Amino acid sequence: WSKTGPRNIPPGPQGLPFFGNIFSLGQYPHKVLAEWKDKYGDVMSFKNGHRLMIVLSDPATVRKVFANDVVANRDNQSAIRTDPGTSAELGLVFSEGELWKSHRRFALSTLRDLGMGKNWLEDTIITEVQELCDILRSTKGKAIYPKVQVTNSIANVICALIFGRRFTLDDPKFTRLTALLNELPTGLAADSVVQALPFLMWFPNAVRKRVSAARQSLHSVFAFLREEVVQHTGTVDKQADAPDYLYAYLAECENGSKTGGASSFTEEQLLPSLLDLFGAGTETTSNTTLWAFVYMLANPEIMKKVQLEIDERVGRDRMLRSSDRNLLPYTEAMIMEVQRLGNLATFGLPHRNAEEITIDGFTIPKDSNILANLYSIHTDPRWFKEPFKFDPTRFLDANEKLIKPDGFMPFSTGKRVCLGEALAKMELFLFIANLLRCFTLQLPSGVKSVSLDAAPDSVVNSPVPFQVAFIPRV
Ligand code: HEM
Repeated sequence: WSKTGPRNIPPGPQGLPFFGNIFSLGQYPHKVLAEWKDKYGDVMSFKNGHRLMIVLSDPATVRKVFANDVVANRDNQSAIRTDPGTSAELGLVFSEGELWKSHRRFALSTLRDLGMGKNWLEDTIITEVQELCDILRSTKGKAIYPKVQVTNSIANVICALIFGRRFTLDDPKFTRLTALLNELPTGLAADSVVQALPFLMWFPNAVRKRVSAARQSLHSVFAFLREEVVQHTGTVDKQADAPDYLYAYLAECENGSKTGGASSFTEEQLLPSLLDLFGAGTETTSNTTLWAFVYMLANPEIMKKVQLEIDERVGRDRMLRSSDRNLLPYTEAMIMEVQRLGNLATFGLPHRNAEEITIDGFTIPKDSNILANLYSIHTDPRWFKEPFKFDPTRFLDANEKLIKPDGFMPFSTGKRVCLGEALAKMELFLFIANLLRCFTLQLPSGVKSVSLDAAPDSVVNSPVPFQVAFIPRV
């Protein structure tokens, strides 16, 4: 329906009966959505199999729509999450209604409690950065693809939050966990295809294979989490003096102090919540850090400016802390520019509207999937001049103060805005700025450039594998 149809739904490309537009989306759906936005406008629609998808490409509209309680539901028909003995409706990311509200409130307040006051969280992150620096130093300037090292360090921050303990970075059990987490985003991309075309699960094919592999991975992740929960609760009684997410959760199950005794705090809901903190908090932050490496390799003069700012305003001889962020606006702006062009969540997570609504005069039927076209917004010349140029100064005003343009929304917005935004920003600063304080990044000898391409078929936009040499500065 290239024009507004009889039901007054937003315009969009003509699709095939039954399949809709699924074959047009390809391996990089966000690029197709950006092209469709140019053709059909800021509020458009398409069909993913039988499902109606609404795509919003104007930041003001996204803010308005996502602020609405009615648009805070999810499409939780996951073929992957229903299999390993849990339900797609549990956890933090795909839950809805009172269950979601009470758990989101609890998670935000617990993360805040853990992060504030005692510097505990910041110290935990800095310990991880130091360990990572030691490992990178041991490469002695030999080029590597640092994916595993970075992911393990960032997953360790989540481990500390949840279980109050870290793993050594070469622990095989832990490395296996992060490898499994690494597979989930491609599994989720296949999951979305199966949700649109459920019959794909009825006979052997490539999509079913990926869904089955993701189910297996999820089984293993749950087994890991279950074991940790049992060990953690069974062997130590340190609830009072070593707070972590798990203890806070168990306390909530008993006394309901943070949520007024919401009865949804059960062990059944615990594991999917922990999975969501790992799932949403690891690959996102680690891939943003990898994008920072890529953009620094592609723009060595910007890397030098960042290093100069750090050297002049703080010095090389101590670890940077969160309180240094105010002193380093160019460094902060560089990280924001990495987030803008790295586009981790190219169209966020779909929201589902619980009732029929109207957007810009169009009728949006109940139970549509509403997407924020984040990649398109971040690369739209209306919001960002010369959008494909890597230029941190777009986030600075004439007085070198940080500005946040309307079009910048890597964590989405509204009722379901990223729950880990504050944690992610702290991690990105402490990891990226400290790594650039400690190392100059170089391409391997003989290599002239680094690819800015993203890996295909994933709900997390990650760089294609690349090689980088870490040359020590301190
Ligand atoms: C650079 C890092 C990150 C980026 C770019 C990012 C981005 C996002 C985006 C776009 C959403 C979807 C929001 C929506 O539905 O409108 C989201 C949701 C979420 N994120 Fe993040 N995220 C990051 C890091 C984290 C971290 C570190 C955590 C956890 C500790 C986390 C936990 C979550 C959770 C639990 C949700 C679901 C919230 C809900 O449905 O209510 N994220 N994130």
